[in-house]
Amino acid sequence: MIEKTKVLIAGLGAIGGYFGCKLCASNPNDGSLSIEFLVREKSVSFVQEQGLMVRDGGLEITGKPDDVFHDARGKGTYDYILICTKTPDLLGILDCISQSVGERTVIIPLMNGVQSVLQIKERFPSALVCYGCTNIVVRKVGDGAVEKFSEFEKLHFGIPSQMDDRLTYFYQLLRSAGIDAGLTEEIEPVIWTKFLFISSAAASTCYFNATFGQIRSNRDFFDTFLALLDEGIDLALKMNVRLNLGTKENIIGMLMATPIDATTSLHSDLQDNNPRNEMEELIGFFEAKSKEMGIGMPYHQMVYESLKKK
Ligand SMILES: NC(=O)C1=CN([C@@H]2O[C@H](COP(=O)(O)OP(=O)(O)OC[C@H]3O[C@@H](n4cnc5c(N)ncnc54)[C@H](OP(=O)(O)O)[C@@H]3O)[C@@H](O)[C@H]2O)C=CC1
Ligand SMILES: CC(C)(CO)C(=O)C(=O)O
Repeated sequence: MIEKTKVLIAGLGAIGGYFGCKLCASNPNDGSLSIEFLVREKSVSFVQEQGLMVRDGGLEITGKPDDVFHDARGKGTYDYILICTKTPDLLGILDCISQSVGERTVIIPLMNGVQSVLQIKERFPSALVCYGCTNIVVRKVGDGAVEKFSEFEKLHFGIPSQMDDRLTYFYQLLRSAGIDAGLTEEIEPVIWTKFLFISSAAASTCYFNATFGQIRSNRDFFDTFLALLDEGIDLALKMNVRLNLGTKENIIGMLMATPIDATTSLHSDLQDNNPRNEMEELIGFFEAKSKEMGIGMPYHQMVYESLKKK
């Protein structure tokens, strides 16, 4: 009998829908792999009937999940769980997967930010908890339907100074699904590079109510992005975070590669008055750390105070 690998995608929005659909689309359906989704109750029957869809330029990818549910009780434990919610929903989703985590479960959060891993480890001390992040621009356009706007796409994961057969197996699974995955023990600089990029981008797009293209082309906006980035890098170094040489140039390159008319999800959420947004994780983090460590971060303070008033 073939041993089945069970993967749970927890949260079916843009990120869960994109990577989940690609995994489903490449499932050999020979009983060796099951890709399942924990979703909001209102989405269950639609996704069960219609499946998943990703639109990428002129290309359309479709996928059929092996199971879709909103209550994971009775579903057993999983080999891999990808956490694909926004950060304010992390604790809620950890409650939902409390019976899905077994002795050999690998958990990979794909959220922006740097604090989720500690919270997951605290909750599930026996699980193998990775750091994870993605570089991509995708948005949910319907239940189980996602549109990709960036030309780039990268899913990074790993555990500092640790390798494990379970991780290399999952890496191969992702690659065979056509996902540009990166598995590394040098994950800390990768996670922080994405965090420093997205926090500076989120702060400047929200503060100026601007798209990526406007941040790049307006001198004042771009200088503010750079000032936020300098403050972030300075804080990271004072926190003894390991950053690679050339991190600043790499992050400026990331900004230059973003689609001209797109913006950050924090900016979209604030425009939509969505209270489940990631302002605390992406901007409040710096405000809190600057106070805790007694470091002046005037640009972060200016943005945080201004956004708090809105
Ligand atoms: N979109 C992007 O391009 C990128 C996003 N990221 C990061 O990835 C993370 C996910 O973002 P994204 O996919 O855009 O967010 P979305 O809001 O599109 O997706 C999150 C999904 O999780 C669902 N969810 C939350 N809690 C639960 C729960 N308890 N049970 C079931 N479903 C739940 C939400 O439902 P509901 O809407 O009903 O609350 C929503 O459908 C964020 O941290 C984001 O910053 C990183 C890189 C790029
Ligand atoms: C990369 C980017 C900007 C994609 O939407 C992102 O991570 C976010 O908006 O949170």
